[in-house]
Amino acid sequence: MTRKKNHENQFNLEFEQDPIPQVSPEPSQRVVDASEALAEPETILELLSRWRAADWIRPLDVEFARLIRSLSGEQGEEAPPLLLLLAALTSHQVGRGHVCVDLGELMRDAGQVVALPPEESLASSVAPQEMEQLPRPGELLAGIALTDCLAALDRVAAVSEGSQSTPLVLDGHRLYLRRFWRYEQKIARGIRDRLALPSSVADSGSAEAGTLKQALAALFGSQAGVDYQKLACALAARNRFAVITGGPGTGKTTTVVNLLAALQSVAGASPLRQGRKYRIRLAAPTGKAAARLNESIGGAVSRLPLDQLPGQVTVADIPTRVTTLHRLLGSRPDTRQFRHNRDNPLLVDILVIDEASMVDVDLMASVFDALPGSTHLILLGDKDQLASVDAGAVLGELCQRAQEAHYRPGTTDWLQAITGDRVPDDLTDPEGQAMDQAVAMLRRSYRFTETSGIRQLAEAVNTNALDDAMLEGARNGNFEDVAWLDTGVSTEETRTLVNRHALTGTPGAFRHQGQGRVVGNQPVPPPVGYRHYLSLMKDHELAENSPREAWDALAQRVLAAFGDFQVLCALRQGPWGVEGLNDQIARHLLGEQLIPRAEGWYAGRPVLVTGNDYNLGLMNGDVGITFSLPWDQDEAGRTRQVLRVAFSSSDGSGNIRWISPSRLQQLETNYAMTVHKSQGSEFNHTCLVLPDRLSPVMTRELVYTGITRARNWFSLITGNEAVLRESVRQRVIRASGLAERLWQ
Ligand SMILES: Nc1ncnc2c1ncn2[C@@H]1O[C@H](COP(=O)(O)OP(=O)(O)OP(=O)(O)O)[C@@H](O)[C@H]1O
Repeated sequence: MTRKKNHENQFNLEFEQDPIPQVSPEPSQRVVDASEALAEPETILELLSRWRAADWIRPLDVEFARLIRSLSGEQGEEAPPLLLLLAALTSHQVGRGHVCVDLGELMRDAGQVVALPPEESLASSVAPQEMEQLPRPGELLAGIALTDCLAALDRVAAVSEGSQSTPLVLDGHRLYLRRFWRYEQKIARGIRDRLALPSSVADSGSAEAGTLKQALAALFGSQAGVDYQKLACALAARNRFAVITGGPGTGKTTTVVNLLAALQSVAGASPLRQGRKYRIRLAAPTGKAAARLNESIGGAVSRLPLDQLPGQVTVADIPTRVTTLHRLLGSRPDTRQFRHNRDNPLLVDILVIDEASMVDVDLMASVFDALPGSTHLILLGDKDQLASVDAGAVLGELCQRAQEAHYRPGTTDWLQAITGDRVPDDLTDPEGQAMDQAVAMLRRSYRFTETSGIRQLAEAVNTNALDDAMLEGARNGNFEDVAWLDTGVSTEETRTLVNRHALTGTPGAFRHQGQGRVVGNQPVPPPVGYRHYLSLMKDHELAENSPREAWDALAQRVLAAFGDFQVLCALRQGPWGVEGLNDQIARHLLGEQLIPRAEGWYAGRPVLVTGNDYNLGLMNGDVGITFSLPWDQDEAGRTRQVLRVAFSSSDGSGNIRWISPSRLQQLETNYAMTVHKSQGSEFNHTCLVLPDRLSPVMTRELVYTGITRARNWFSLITGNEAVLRESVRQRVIRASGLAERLWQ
C-alpha cells in the first residue's frame, strides 16, 4: 500500500493508518522513569521506543505518535506528551481489533484495556531485567483524571471532533484514528437512513402486505409454537436493513431463501413495479464461506413452493451464485479502494451478506459506500462467533439486544397480522428502538437434535454454563457426537494422542465406533482423520493417459474427503499452535507412509490460502490439496510427474483449478488451522486442540466458534481442563461507538 504524501498539508489528509513506513530510529538505552515519562514529548517518545523494542507495541504505533508530533510542529505547537501517549495507544488498540479507545475505561484500568505488558514478548530485544523496570501504561496514567485527559486533547491541532480532517477524532470520550471514526459514521448512517425509509408492507392493510402474508403462508408450513424463521422473514421484508442471527443449523440459509422468494413475490405482484423483480446479489466475506453458501442455497431454492406464490416467481428470480464481498465490490491490487463506491454504485436492489460476523468495520463501510441508499441490505450470521480478524465487531454489536428482541407493540401487532404468530411477551418492549425492530434471532436448531452433545456443549459455553455435569458427560461419552480425549497425562503423551487422532479420527472414542448414526432420517458419515483423504489419493486407479476430467473428479472427491476432518487450535505459535501441530502431524503422516515427505511441497500436502490473490482467483481461506500428476514429459518424451495444487472453484460449480505450487504466494500447511481461520467453514468431524496454558486469545467466542465448526462429530483434546473452563470465562470485548450511535 502506498502512503499518502500530503500530510504537510495542514492535516488536510486522508489519514491512512497502516501505510506509515515502519522505520523507527533505534531507541537509546536510556531508562525512562514513570514519573518523568510524561514530562516532555521526547521522554514519552523515548519510552514508546522502549515499549516497541520490548515488542509491547508495534513500530507503527510509535511512528504514529511521531507523526502527530511532527504535524503539531507544523502547526506551530508542541504536542502534549499525554497526546502522544494516547495516539500510540489508540493505534495499538486498532491493531488489537478495537475501533477506538474509550478514555473513561482507559483511565480506570489502563493495563487491562491495552493489555500491556503483553503475556509474551516474542520479538523483544530488551533484556528481561529492563523489561521488568519499564514503566507500564497504568503507572503513567495513574492519577490522571478523564477530565485532564480530555483537556489534553482539547484545542490541539491533531484532534477534532470530526469536523476537520485531523488524524485523531475525539467523539465524546472515545478517541479514534480518523479513518476508523469515518467507517463507524458511514455504517451508522447507512443503517439509520435505511431504517427511516418507508416500506410498502408496513401498513398491514396494503396490497403489498397482503402479498407478503400470502407468500409467507405458502413458504412456511404450520408449526407448533412461534415460527421464528417466519418472523425473521417478515421483519427483514419490512425494513430496508435487517439482521438475521442464529446458531448453527437454525436455518439462516433456509430463511433467507424464503425471504428472497417472498420479496420477489411482493415485487412480482406489485402493480407499481409492473412485474419487475428485484436485482439480488449474495455475498460472503471469504471464498470458503461463499462456497459453503453456494452448496446449500441451490438445494433450498429447488425446494421452494414457487407455484404457490403470488407474483409469478420463478427459479431464475432467486440467485444461487454467491460471490466474495471483495469480488462484488471490485477489489483492485495494492489499494483498499474498491471499484464500486459512492461514484460508481452497485446496481443491486437487495444484497445478502452471509457470515457477517467476519466483516470488519473497514469492509462494512465499503459495502455501505458501494450501495445505493435504497438498497435493501440483509446481514446473516451467528452473533456469538468470534469477531472479525480486523477491527470491529459489527454483527455482534448489532445483535447485542437480539436475545431479548425489544419489539415494540406496533411491531408485534404487525408481525401477528402478517405471520399469524404472536411474539412472546418477554420479547416485547414499549421502549424498543428502531434498530431493535430490524434484528431477528432464530432460536431453534434444525440440524442438531435436543440430545446432541455439540449443541449442548456449544450452548453451555455460550452461556457460561460449562458445569461439572456437562464436562463429566462429555468426558464419559454421554453424548453420541462428542469425544473428549483428555488425557491428564504428560505433554508427550498428549502429542501422541493428537497424532493418532489426526490419522484416524479415533472412531473408537465415539459410541458404536461412530457407525450407523442417523440424524433426521439421514445417515451420518462416520468420524475420520486425515488417513481418509490420503488413502483416497493413493488408492485411485487413474492411469497416465487418464483424461483431465478423471483427475478433476478425483480431486473433487479428495477435497470433499479432506473437508470431513479438521484439527483446529487456538494459537499460532508454540507446540499447541498451528505451526507446531502442522509440523508434528506431518511427521506422523510421513512415519505412516501416507505422505512422501513432511516439509516443502509434496503430494498430499493440504494448503490454506492466507491472502487474496486476484491474478490466480484465489481468496483468503481457500483450501487446496497438492497432487502429483503425470502431466509433463522429459526430453525423451517420457512422462514426468509434476506437482499441482487442486482448488475447488468457489462458484458452486465444483470445477477444479490446478495451480502450480510456484505460483502460490501466501499460504500455510493446513493439517491444523486456527479457529479464527476456520470461521465460515464446517467439517463433518472437527477436533479442537487446546493448549495446556491459558492465553488472552482463548475466549468464550473462540471455544464456541471451534465447537460449532463441527457438523456431526466433535472431539476435544486438552491436557488441562482448567484451560477450557477459564477460556469460557474470558470474553472478546471490542471498544467501538457503533452501538451507541444506533441506540442513542
Ligand atoms: N423450518 C425448518 N424445518 C425443517 N428443517 C429445516 C428448517 N429450517 C432449516 N431446516 C434444515 O436444517 C438444516 C440447517 O438449515 P440451514 O442450512 O438453513 O441453517 P443455517 O443456519 O444456515 O446453517 P449454518 O449453521 O450451516 O449456517 C438444513 O438441513 C435445513 O434443511
